Amino acid sequence: MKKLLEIHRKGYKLLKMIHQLNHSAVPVFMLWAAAESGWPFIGILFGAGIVDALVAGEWEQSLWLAGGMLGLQLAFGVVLDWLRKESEAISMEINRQCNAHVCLKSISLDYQTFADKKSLEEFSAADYNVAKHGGFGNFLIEYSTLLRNLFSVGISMGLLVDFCLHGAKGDGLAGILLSVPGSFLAMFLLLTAMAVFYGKFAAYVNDHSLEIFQKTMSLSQEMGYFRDQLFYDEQIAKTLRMYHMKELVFQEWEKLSLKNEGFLRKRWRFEDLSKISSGAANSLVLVFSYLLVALKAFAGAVSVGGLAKYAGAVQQMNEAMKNVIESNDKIRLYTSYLAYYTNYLEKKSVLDTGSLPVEKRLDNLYEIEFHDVSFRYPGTEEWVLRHVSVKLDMKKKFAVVGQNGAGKTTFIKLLCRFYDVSEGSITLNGIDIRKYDYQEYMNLFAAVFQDFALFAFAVGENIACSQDPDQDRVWKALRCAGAEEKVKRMSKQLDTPLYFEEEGGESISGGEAQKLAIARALYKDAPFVILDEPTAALDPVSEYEIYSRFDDMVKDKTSVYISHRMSSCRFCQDILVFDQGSLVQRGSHARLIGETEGMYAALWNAQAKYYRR
Ligand SMILES: Nc1ncnc2c1ncn2[C@@H]1O[C@H](COP(=O)(O)OP(=O)(O)OP(=O)(O)O)[C@@H](O)[C@H]1O
Repeated sequence: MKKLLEIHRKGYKLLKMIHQLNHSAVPVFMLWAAAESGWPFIGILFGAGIVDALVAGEWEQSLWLAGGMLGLQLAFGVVLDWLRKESEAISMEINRQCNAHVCLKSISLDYQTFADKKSLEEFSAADYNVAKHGGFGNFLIEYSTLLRNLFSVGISMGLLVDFCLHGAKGDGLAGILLSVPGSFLAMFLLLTAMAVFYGKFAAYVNDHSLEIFQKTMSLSQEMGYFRDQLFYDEQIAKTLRMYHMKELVFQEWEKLSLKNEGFLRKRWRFEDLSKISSGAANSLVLVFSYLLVALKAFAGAVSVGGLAKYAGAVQQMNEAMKNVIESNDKIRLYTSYLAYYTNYLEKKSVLDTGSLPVEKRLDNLYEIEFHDVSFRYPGTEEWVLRHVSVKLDMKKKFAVVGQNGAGKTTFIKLLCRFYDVSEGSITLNGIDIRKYDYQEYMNLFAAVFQDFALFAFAVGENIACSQDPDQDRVWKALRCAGAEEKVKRMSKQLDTPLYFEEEGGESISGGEAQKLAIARALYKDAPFVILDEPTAALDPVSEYEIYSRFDDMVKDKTSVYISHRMSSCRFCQDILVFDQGSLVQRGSHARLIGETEGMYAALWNAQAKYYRR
């Protein structure tokens, strides 16, 4: 009982959630349940009346009853059809909203929470549940099934009480069964046996289903990687063909799909088995109940019409009780599925801690300082940055250099607060950045990362990150980034969609994409401009043009460049050199090159030797 209450406490919470999403959902589904439950009893009750009228030779009355039954069935049919369609439309609408909520949540979470492996798993579980298990739609259908069957149990119960009250006399066991108390006892025992059997059976079936669901869910995530990326991604397609990876990829895919097929077969076998055993139990209960009804009919306690009526009631009762128990357990199952969804929606962004507004300064006098900062990525043991202390003076140009894996990008991620530091602190104008409003702090930065993304939207939308771009500012940013000519040549210029060629979109090269990403950073007009490998995909002429315009682009801003092209350091006033997570050198190019034993000189000389004759 406690378990049942717990199921419906959770169910009630979900129903309230559904009601907030769509006010008509619960009433329409409940009405549908009521109408569906009444429908079979029209036939049972009118049928019994018609048979009794025919047996008594009352033709006119039987015709009236038949007409009434047809009329009522027709009216119910129309109402039921409308309610069914309405319920389907509501289910679809609710599931659409749920999908939208999951997607919106995913793009609203801060980066640290989003990038956590657990979050990503929770996202796909929430998404998978809505997609594969009908989400709230199926949950509502199950609740209305429960209600419909409860109504049915109620009506059948009334008819069966009426049946038990029709007592008759007899000998031995028949006499006991024909008596009123005997009938009640026999019915009670039959119904209890039925309830216990279905209760245990439904719990077993649904526990097993949950177990199979959990197994197939993680498998489906792995298969999704093949479907969405390995088979369709353009970048992957090149590597796949170049290294003849067809066999390897296909074998891995076969392994997964065979495993999946194994689970499905197991599920089907299990479902078949459960249908057969439930059907056998159902028939057994029906046979006993019909025997009881037939016994009373032979003894003259019920009429011929009554025989049909009570037999129908027994069948309805049996079916409805089984469904009530199954529905309860299915609701338990659906609430477990939906918990993935609700838990994901309740997820909090861990970085959204501060509320202090960031001072708006037209003179861009913002000063950021790292105080003995150490960092390791959440869930990992290895220190990626160790005891980094550095002050980023205002309006200066910084370069960050170091070997692969030295921690340069991680330093930038901490600066932009994609992650919080593990030890130490970062301050903005003397105040810990964790105290500032997260969005306002982020607004201080415009960064272009190595793995920047452009979207399959219009060029103007990509630059302005809005559906209503300021055209003049967009063109100015494109000009500064050296992409103006390219966009002018596009069929719809700023309105040209990227990538989707069938919608008049255009594909662009890697270097052109990088210029658009730089233009987007310039459009943002933030006080800090950060470019991680800004010219990696650019040809030497474009690279030269961009560097010669940099001064102009970032003249009253603080800028940070990460680059493996050491020559770009000469444009910067201050160079930070990282090695294995530590800041090992700092200063101007002239000073650092003079430290001949230092990492900077080693990096510079290693690259320079390829340019010397
Ligand atoms: N999301 C992450 N989770 C765990 N470890 C990470 C993550 N991202 C980076 N690392 C680790 O942090 C270390 C520093 O990486 P980072 O990207 O900061 O180096 P980098 O100096 O920018 O390298 P590169 O020049 O190759 O871009 C690497 O050893 C890397 O494996």
